[in-house]
Amino acid sequence: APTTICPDGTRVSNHACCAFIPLAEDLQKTIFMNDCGEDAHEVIRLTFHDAVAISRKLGPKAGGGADGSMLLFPTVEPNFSANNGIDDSVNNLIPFMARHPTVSAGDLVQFAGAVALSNCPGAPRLEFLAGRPNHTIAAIDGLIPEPQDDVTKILERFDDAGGFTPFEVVSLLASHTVARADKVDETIDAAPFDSTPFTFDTQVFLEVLLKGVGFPGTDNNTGEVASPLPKGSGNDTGEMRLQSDFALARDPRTACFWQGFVDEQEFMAESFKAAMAKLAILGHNRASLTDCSDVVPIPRPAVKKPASFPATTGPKDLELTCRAERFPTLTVDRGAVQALIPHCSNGGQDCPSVQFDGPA
Ligand code: HEM
Ligand SMILES: [Ca+2]
Ligand SMILES: [Mn+2]
Repeated sequence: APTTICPDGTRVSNHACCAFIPLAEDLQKTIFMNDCGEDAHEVIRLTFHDAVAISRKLGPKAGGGADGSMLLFPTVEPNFSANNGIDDSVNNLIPFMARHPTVSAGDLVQFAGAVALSNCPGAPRLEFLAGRPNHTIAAIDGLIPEPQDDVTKILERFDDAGGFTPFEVVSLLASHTVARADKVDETIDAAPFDSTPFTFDTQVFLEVLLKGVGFPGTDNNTGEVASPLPKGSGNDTGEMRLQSDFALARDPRTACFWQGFVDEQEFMAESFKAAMAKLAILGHNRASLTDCSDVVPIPRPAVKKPASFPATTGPKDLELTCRAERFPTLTVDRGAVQALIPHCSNGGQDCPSVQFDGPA
């Protein structure tokens, strides 16, 4: 295939892709530190909250989808309640607009998400198309799914945003394998949704299917239900479960898709990649964008550890509603008590250099 050579010597398919090479370097050096840590997680969440704010029913006045409006209108959208906590990632990315002025805000958000994800072992290498214009408006409030929404409302919202199928919705929730909540329970920071929040593995699909036994932090916050691993210790807050994840894992429209990702690392990663390709260009025409996937960093390899029941849990705790498929046979981690969930991506509990709340 014909290639062009960027100023740094890298060969790319299109000259328009060259600007993303120094951008990737700057993002890694300034924000992510080549790590699948807190700041990477928050930018992955931002790709979703920027993109999904668009409506086929309401038309262009509702918002432009994956257009960087979150960065272009930083005093509007980040203040919507469903965007609580998104300001960390918005504040982290805003300086990049001035430092990389040829890159649009919409491209910046989606590219930063692809770079962030590449730091997470097991993640797919996302497609990246460049060329989203900066000409856009702030999105209206009410378009971001919330954890207290029921499955019908969530599926309708995703359909209205971009014609996502229930399978694609479940695929996108693979993101919650590298996710921790700061705002659902204001008394705890960085409460993980699975026991491996720094690894893009299938544990989240398994752990959300286990019987809930208690809450980390305070009980029954809006959008929260009991989790199977609620006990905290020191910086480990204990696992948190979103009501929306709980419901999607058990609803007849989505349960078999949810269960089908358990211990299916490659299938999960490929399905997430396909759904992200659709999410990342909401509001744009594929044909009017330039394929710059070759500037997305190659992700860290998967850890190749099969999904397993966390210590103190086991097959008896599964709450399966999908009758059409057999559940895989998995091992149970040894231990009489709940294991610590790492607070830091190096597997430890103490990482003082990492920032967990407040603006950058
Ligand atoms: C039904 C749809 C969804 C709902 C209701 C939902 C809800 C939430 C909530 C409540 C949080 C915790 C925020 C906080 O308290 O700090 C969260 C975190 C997160 N979400 Fe989602 N989410 C959904 C879909 C998605 C999608 C499609 C993506 C990405 C493709 C995504 C990526 C993330 C990430 C990476 C985090 C962790 C952020 C961090 O660790 O700071 N979510 N989500
Ligand atoms: Ca995980
Ligand atoms: Mn966070």
